[in-house]
Amino acid sequence: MPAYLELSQIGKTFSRGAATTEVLREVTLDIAKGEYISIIGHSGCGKSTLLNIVAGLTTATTGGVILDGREVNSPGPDRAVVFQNHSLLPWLTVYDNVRLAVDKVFSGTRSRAERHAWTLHNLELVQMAHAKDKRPAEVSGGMKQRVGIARALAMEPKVLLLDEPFGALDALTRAHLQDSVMQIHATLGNTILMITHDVDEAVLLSDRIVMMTNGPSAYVGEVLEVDLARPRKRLELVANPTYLKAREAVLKFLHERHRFVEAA
Ligand SMILES: Nc1ncnc2c1ncn2[C@@H]1O[C@H](COP(=O)(O)OP(=O)(O)OP(=O)(O)O)[C@@H](O)[C@H]1O
Repeated sequence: MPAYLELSQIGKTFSRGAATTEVLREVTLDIAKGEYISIIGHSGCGKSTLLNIVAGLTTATTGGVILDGREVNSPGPDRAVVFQNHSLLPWLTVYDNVRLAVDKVFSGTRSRAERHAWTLHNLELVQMAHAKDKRPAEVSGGMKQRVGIARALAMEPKVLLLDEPFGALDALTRAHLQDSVMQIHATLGNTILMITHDVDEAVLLSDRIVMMTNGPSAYVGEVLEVDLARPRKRLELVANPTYLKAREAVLKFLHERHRFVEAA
């Protein structure tokens, strides 16, 4: 399949005074349209840095990112990011948080009525339409993440960038949200790049799992294809040999070949 999102020999070095740290070295990855890719690796290896480079929030020191044939140099609505800690505006309602993004992207091309309907549609996609008039402080953490996802989807991005979107949630809420994202991916065919620390989450959701070596100078150690049919049902996968094999391969990579050693 041709690459839709190309990460090409990305290197990133942070400098402070005379001290420099090379965080990423020659990270190369081709992602096809509609693919669900997870990036997994130990804490501090540079996953967020990589995602921020794709988002255009950080510039690569070497190499670059091409999305749908165009080089990425700055943030843009074609790449929507959902962070671990929701970034909703607390003084706006759930509806207005999404509407703000919709207006920003579509005010020149869609009527007010269309933008209203589109906002509601995206809240419905994440099952949050019922709470549209609440403020972020009045809804749970999982609901806030749903709104963050609705806001990202409503921008109709070419790529959805998820930085540990379920990381701060309890296990049950996390499972519900993972199911919602799988459902949305099945319906809309989004191209998704997600960072996670959770091996089961990576196997359940991804088409491919990108395993990063430990930093400094982290690179793509291995890429694992998850050959499981969709729709995937978590309960049925518990005993599925392909699932278990994929899980074991990621665990082995992380805990044997690239074991995390806490810096002194
Ligand atoms: N702006 C910055 N200036 C200097 N160093 C930075 C900066 N941002 C990140 N780093 C360093 O880059 C390395 C990678 O950080 P990053 O947050 O990308 O890792 P990560 O894999 O996402 O970690 P985690 O899984 O814990 O979130 C860390 O050593 C961090 O200290």
